[in-house]
Amino acid sequence: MGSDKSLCNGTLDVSVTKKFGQRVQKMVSEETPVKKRCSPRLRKIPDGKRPFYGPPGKASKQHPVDFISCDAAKLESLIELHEKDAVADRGSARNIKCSRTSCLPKFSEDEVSTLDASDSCVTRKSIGLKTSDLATTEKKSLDSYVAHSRHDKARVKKALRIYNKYYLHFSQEQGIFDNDGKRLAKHLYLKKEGVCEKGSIKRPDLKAISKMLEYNEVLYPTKRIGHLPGIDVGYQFYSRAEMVALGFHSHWLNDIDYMGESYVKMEELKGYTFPLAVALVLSDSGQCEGDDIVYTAQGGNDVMVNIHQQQIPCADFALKNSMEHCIPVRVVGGHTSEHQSSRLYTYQGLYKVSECWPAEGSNTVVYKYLLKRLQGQPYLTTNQVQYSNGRSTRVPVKAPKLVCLDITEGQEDVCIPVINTIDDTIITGFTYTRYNKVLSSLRLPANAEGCECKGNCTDARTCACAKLNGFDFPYVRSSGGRLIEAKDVVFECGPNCGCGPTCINRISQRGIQYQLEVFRTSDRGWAVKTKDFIPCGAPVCEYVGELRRTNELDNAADNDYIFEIDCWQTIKGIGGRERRLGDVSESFLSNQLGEAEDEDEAEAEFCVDAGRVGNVARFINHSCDPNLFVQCVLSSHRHLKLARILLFASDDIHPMQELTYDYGYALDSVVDNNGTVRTLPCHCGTSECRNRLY
Ligand SMILES: C[S@@+](CC[C@H](N)C(=O)[O-])C[C@H]1O[C@@H](n2cnc3c(N)ncnc32)[C@H](O)[C@@H]1O
Repeated sequence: MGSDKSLCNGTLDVSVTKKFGQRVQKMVSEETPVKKRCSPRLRKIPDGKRPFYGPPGKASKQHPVDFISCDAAKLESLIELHEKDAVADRGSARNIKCSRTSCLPKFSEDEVSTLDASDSCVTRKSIGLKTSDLATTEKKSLDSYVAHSRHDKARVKKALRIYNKYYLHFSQEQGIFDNDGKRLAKHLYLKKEGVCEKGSIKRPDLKAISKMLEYNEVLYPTKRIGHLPGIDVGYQFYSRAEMVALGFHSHWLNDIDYMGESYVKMEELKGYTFPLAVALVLSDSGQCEGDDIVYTAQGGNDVMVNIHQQQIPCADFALKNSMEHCIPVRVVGGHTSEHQSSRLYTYQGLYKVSECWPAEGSNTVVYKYLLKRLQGQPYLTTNQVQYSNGRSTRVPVKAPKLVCLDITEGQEDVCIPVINTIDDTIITGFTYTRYNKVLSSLRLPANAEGCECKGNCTDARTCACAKLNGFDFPYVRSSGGRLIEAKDVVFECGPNCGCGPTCINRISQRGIQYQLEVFRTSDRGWAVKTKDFIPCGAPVCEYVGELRRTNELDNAADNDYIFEIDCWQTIKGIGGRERRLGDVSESFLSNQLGEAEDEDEAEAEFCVDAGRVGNVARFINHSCDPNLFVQCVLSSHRHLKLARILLFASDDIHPMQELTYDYGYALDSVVDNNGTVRTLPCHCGTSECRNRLY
């Protein structure tokens, strides 16, 4: 049962006292001033000389915020920026015109003007298309390609985080069952009424995108021609819904995305014939032949237009118009990843529609299109991987050397090899452990009482552990279990609970589930990457080592592997990490524990020291733009200061990407034994880099 094993050894006879409860009660109920936090590295330094451990002006009190209202507020500025961009972009689209009408073999201008103005498919007679040629069109499109800024990429990431959060919330809503296995409507009993609307249960991905549309959170809500800022050629989407969430392709089912009726009125698009195709998803990338694609229009349920007595799907006609106007179309190829069973979608770049002809042997009018890739775009590799941390430039200087086949020595369910392509260094002076080692000098609290559920915990109304999480299960079953959102602390089921090991509320106790690899870097020592796709919210690993009192550490200043258990400090707003949203600990603390007691007693601090003994987490480096986040978890006892430290994926993590988390140092917070401030340059290589770890 995960690290509960280590927590259950002979030293676990300290009970969760009322005193502790009182102490914790006080922590959250009082408006406490920001306190100076004492890092183990600072203990020998006289009080006055110690730098403040934590960001300046760190808020001492934040309230849990409803996930929707919070994100809507955050997004306001984002959308505003986006709107400015949209205007600028539409301005440049005005120039994307050409006079190449001869490439439209099947429809004359007269025929085009006889189109039905049905539904979303209105045609305007082509006028004044004489300015630029195809070369100019290509140049304009490619100019926008190089314009991706770090700000654009951050906005893409943010929008996807919002999508993922909605997705996980709606997955949770969908997955709630009563004891008889009957699905329950969450809104009937959960306090988050208003978040989960009533009505029939739909797919969580579709609910997530409709929520984003409703709250104006789609990154590019106005359709655009050409590349979209922040989405490079080679970008990988993990679902069609993600494309909709970004506004990259605004239909989750149809192949072709086009500008319809509403765009006719746009002054900037004057002179174009509508509908105009802007993006195309190829369900099977087998349709590609080198840089050319032969695409057969699908028709399907699309709106039909009447051209010369023939019913043509509107989307199909949109492609023809794009061909006529030489409008570049974004093409996304769907394929099955070798790393996961579900489908992946890779942005292949901008294409021009260069020819079309009727498909032979078909009774209905079905057209084929030849799409040619515009020159000057990056080439895709076979297994396109986004190196969002900009690490692709770090070329190995030596042939890969397998330092060790499995650093876990069989202790984990997966092998973790160690590879060195940089130098001859090997890993020494370290013993692998799957569970925390508790020193004999440390007495851990007794195991908490636990819930009385049987088999799997399913009903959040009756499960005692769910009650601690605010009458909710923090995880959803999707993709093997994912945390819905970061919390101050997650309360899991433990040794005294009636449920079994497959219970949804024991996700962090299942050990490492993904294929990881330790590898050597040229500037940050060892590092860890994933060979699997890791979905946002999935548990990656626990930070494991020797559980110690921080004031008993020797040579803390020279030990790079100390992880202070700062759950309590974070809740109190004393330096440390960012305060979490969706905080459930207040209900836990006020309902479960008694009155506050002397705070001084609560000052004892603990850490996980992975210097000599630890697991793979000790090799994970810091990044200022990380893909993992730290989550405190209580599974056996309920002592905040001895919470387990788990690392979860904060985004969808692509295979072969390095895993990183934010170490959370405040600048100038680390000093040597003489009190001199120590600095360490950061080599995370991200666009967000703050240049120093500490
Ligand atoms: C917990 S260890 C991480 C694993 C370590 N790289 C190793 O070789 O074992 C932390 C140490 O790694 C190095 N490190 C981690 N992230 C870094 C970064 N972004 N820039 C520079 N050094 C980093 C620093 O020396 C830091 O003290």
